[in-house]
Amino acid sequence: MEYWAALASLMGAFAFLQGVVHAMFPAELRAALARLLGRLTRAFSPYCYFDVTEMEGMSTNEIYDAVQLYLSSTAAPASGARLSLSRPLNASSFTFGLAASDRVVDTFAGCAVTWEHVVAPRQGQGFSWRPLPEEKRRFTLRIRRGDRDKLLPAYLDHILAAAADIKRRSQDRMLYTNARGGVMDSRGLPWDPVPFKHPSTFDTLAMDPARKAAIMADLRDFADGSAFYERTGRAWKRGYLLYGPPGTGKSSMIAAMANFLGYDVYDLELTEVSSNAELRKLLMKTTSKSIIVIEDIDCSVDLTNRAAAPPKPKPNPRPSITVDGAMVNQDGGAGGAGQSITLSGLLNFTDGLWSCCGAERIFVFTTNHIEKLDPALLRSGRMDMHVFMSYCSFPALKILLKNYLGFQDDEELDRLSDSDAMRGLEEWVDAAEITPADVSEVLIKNRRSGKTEAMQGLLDEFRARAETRGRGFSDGAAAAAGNEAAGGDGENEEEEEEEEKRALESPKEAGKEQDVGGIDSCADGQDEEAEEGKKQV
Ligand SMILES: Nc1ncnc2c1ncn2[C@@H]1O[C@H](COP(=O)(O)OP(=O)(O)OP(=O)(O)O)[C@@H](O)[C@H]1O
Ligand SMILES: [Mg+2]
Repeated sequence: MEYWAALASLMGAFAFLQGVVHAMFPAELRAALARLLGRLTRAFSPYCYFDVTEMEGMSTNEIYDAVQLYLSSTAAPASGARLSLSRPLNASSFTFGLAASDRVVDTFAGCAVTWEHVVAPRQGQGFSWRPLPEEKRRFTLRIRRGDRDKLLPAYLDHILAAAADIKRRSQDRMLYTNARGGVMDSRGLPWDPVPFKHPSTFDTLAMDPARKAAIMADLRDFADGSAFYERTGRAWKRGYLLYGPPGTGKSSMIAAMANFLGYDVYDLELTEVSSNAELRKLLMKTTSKSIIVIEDIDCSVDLTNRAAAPPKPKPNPRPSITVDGAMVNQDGGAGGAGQSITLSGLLNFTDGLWSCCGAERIFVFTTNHIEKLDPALLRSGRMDMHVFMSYCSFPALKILLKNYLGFQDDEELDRLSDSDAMRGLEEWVDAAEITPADVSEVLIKNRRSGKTEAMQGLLDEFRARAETRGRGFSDGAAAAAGNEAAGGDGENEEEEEEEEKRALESPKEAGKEQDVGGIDSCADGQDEEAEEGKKQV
């Protein structure tokens, strides 16, 4: 009883004292005292703290979003930390975030830092045009005082770069086209964007595994080569020329490159570009980390010397490129300045000062007829890597079989290597000279009939094609023999001529030669340059 009486009188005394303090010290003074106390505590604390609030005035704070993204994938949550799940707009994958009041520990440059996610109810909404969130959210960064100079601002730069990278990878690629013929949209952009959802990857791309690995390594070196390009004073860009017969996977390769690097794709339609100046404008409006593609470059522009061989008039004039750089229209007449693109305009596009107005860009040209391209386009340093996309080889065929017939893994496929169908495919695939696109078609047609039957169907197709080619060959030989019987002489000469002709006509033969030397087949010591680049990276 006495105890309770003593406690009651103590509380009464405390309330009295509080009343005296309140009466003696006005509210402002009390707040100032509290601030001073806080400052004193902080002055003696071994840590310093930084708040990253969700809202900066009325607008959202970009750093808050970046920190959230960064922490969700990079830093290790402390044991028991709760993660929130979200899917950003346009994204195809989920990201994890730190839930309220949880902490994560991160290390940077050898220093440990702690992030805490603080969520508190908002006091009063007040007036605003835009409703504010009901909760105030912020991340608080705690670092040791001694580490401050080491961490700031490098750590924040690191977070922003990492977050941008995560965002790019989690969002779908964009494909931009210049189909509006130079007309700008309301924001002054000449490119039309659409989500790029091409499913092709290097896993699904059918080509020789060693060449594929070399291209992937080259791309990786390029993407990680920021320091290398800076050190060597080279513009951070790379050119690839993909060439080969139709249906061998050139466009699929571009999609695989974009998916591999997480880059956007700019599909440049040269026939829609009317002048060099417009070409330059298009280039200036591309972003970093992108692949700029000109497909079928031999078809979309005319690379012959117009002055030497004027073309026949065409109903729809298209831009032409002259070797000497003169402005000449497709219809043969000399155009005024700004009327057409020139070869030098295109070369400047990939190679000149303007090409360096952004970083980390890849140029890809494709063609079915490399022999039609002007040597100036192929010379050393312009297109760093020439990649020949050939007819289907046996290793490439195995990738297609895996893709289309649902083999679980390489082992399952290898177990069939002694089967008649597989041995037949290996024996006939080269002779059939079939493109991966045609193989895919046959496999799609037969995919319901079971693996062995589908392979047998493919083998029948290979044999039929090889026989047709063989018949064509023997018909040619018979015709040659007929000519000879009709009074010709020099049988060996004619046979040799036939041989040469076949070798020229068959890209496969050419491909075999390229394969021996690998994917780099550039003239003028380009191999050495590319090799050199790779070695230094
Ligand atoms: N190397 C390959 N690996 C996997 N699939 C391929 C390959 N080549 C072709 N295909 C299949 O064939 C189709 C056509 O291929 P793609 O468009 O990539 O050929 P291309 O070489 O660009 O042809 P073109 O020269 O006519 O533009 C693709 O949709 C793909 O399914
Ligand atoms: Mg294509």
